[in-house]
Amino acid sequence: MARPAPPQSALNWVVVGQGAIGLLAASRMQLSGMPVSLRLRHDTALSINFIQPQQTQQLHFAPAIAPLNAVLLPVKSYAVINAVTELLPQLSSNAQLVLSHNGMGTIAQVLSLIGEQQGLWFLTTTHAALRHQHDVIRTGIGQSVLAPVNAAARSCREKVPHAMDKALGPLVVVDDIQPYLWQKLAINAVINPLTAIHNCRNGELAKPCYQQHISQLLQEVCAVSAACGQALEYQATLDKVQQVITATAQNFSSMQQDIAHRRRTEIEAINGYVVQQAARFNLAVPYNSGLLQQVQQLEQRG
Ligand SMILES: NC(=O)C1=CN([C@@H]2O[C@H](COP(=O)(O)OP(=O)(O)OC[C@H]3O[C@@H](n4cnc5c(N)ncnc54)[C@H](OP(=O)(O)O)[C@@H]3O)[C@@H](O)[C@H]2O)C=CC1
Ligand SMILES: CC(C)(CO)C(=O)C(=O)O
Repeated sequence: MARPAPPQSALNWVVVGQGAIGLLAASRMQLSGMPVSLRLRHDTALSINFIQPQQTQQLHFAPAIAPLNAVLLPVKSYAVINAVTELLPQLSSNAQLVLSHNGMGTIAQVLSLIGEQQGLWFLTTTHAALRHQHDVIRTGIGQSVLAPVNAAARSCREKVPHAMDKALGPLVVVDDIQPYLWQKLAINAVINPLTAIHNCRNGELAKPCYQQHISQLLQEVCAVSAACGQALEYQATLDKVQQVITATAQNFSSMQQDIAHRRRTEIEAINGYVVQQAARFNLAVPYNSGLLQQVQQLEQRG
């Protein structure tokens, strides 16, 4: 039987990396009066210009000092396991860890790495930010959904949501993140690879010429979600994808930008995850497989 976690002292938040979402979160936490430090690849401090529509503020972040008892990990899906493995020796025995990334497939692996008394949370967000040298630009105001993933997280129900509300709120706290992850997966499985392959803004996908392909992709994602016990309803999912295409019409998706800047993409955790789950249930997903291969070819072009 699981031992009860020892009482949690004050949480000293640490954000991993100097990416757009991490620095957006760290800036908002610092501006709300919360102490927050950064865990970068090198043990250094960082000064940035935090640029919001109405104002620009210069902010300074100190490097994190172990032991770490509260960590927000907003890194790309493919970087999560390495980052958690590096963190493990520095985490306190009852640390709280919040994952935040696009795509799926990391939660079970992280649960197998952390201790029973270390809390795991997942936060999915529609905020948008860009990082350019020392500038962090808030490019879109969104909202976030947060859920505890294990028992040690459920025993810390107040402090973590309070901090994440400051970081990436407004926040909805739910018991089960899976339905939200599947909905985001459906959105990303359509918009990200299509905009990367056609090298276009999200809004381009509203054109009639893309509608059949979008429908084929979503029918596959819905079939796989049902097999995984997380059934997405086709028409509601299509409506949601179309809403996001309209709301983010002027944006370049993260995958379009990754391909344009010759960076690794999150395709394996998005369409790759759909293909992997489909294989478990012998489901054919030729449209998702096709996009996975096309994006991997673009990545290999370097
Ligand atoms: N940007 C946005 O507007 C949005 C992003 N998202 C999602 O949020 C996640 C994060 O996005 P974003 O901020 O853009 O990503 P970035 O790649 O810009 O930021 C991640 C940062 O984490 C660093 N990092 C990775 N691993 C480690 C490690 N082990 N130790 C220290 N630093 C590390 C990276 O460093 P390095 O570059 O050296 O690898 C990078 O600075 C992604 O899954 C993205 O899809 C979701 C909604 C909106
Ligand atoms: C919702 C969307 C598609 C917004 O661009 C996104 O999450 C991304 O670009 O990764």
